[in-house]
Amino acid sequence: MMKLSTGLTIPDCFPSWRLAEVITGLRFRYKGARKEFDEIFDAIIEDHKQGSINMENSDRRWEEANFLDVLLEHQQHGDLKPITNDFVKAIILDMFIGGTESTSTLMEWVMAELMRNPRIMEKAQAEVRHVFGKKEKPNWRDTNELDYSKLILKETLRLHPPGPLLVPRECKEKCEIEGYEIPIKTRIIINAWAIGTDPRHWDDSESFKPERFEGSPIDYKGSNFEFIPFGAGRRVCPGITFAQTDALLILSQLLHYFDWKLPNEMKPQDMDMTEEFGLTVHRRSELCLVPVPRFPSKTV
Ligand code: HEM
Repeated sequence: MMKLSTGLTIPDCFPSWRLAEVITGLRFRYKGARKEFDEIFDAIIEDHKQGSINMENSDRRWEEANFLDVLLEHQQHGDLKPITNDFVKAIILDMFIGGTESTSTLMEWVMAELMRNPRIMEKAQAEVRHVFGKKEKPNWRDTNELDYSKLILKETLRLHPPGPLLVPRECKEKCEIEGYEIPIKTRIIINAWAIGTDPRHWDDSESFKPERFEGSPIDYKGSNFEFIPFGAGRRVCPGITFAQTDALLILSQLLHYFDWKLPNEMKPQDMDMTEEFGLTVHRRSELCLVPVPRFPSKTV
């Protein structure tokens, strides 16, 4: 599915030529992927229904419920419009597509930048280890205190937004921007990466400096247009809060449980930071690091 949704296809170039999807085999592949997803999701939904939870009456508390439990609860007892199984499946697929590769791509860039910048790595380790102390199992609530790590995430999202071109828009009415006339129905692509590294807005814009966000009101929630790694407007990423907590939890656990080394005596400045375009803009070469556990293995 990820592969099918990336890149430019022949039907993208000739949208009015309806046969293109059939001749290129794309429609057949879409249908195959849909069938496979349907089977997987139907089984998962059925499984959840079997161990059925009625949130009102069961002992299980809302806190323990997962996302699918909540959707099914709405399906069965909600007072909103009826939610069909197709609707539930579409939302879950959306969450998977939107929320998996984006976060894993971000985490690879975060770790790569930390390895390239040992001073910043040391500062991040010190913060995480101070906040988590000797805890065996840090949880997401602790991540709120990780102020410096939050700056690291911001700076990584500025230099390496996983979805640098956001989701394309279509112009609803004719307008003019800086002397250029934009006709109705034009497809608009916004380059969030170019905006986030524009020297008119950012000093030393190509350097990795988390401190630039210290005390700054600039955030990625979609109202500071010089920094829009999650987009902006009505189609802004709905997973921002989840992504931030998730990324902080992953980063803090990586730094709490392990020290990290580059393999084969590689020097930080020799790391390959080339990007490759796909569904997200990820590293061309896989990030290969050596973890050194800090605790006896049973606590990790
Ligand atoms: C580092 C993590 C993430 C990044 C960088 C990211 C980035 C983005 C961007 C740039 C968009 C398009 C926004 C626009 O065009 O204005 C988007 C849309 C979306 N994201 Fe995220 N995202 C992340 C994590 C997540 C997570 C964790 C979820 C869900 C659990 C999620 C769900 C979605 C969905 C459903 C959309 C489509 C929204 C729509 O079209 O209305 N994302 N995301």
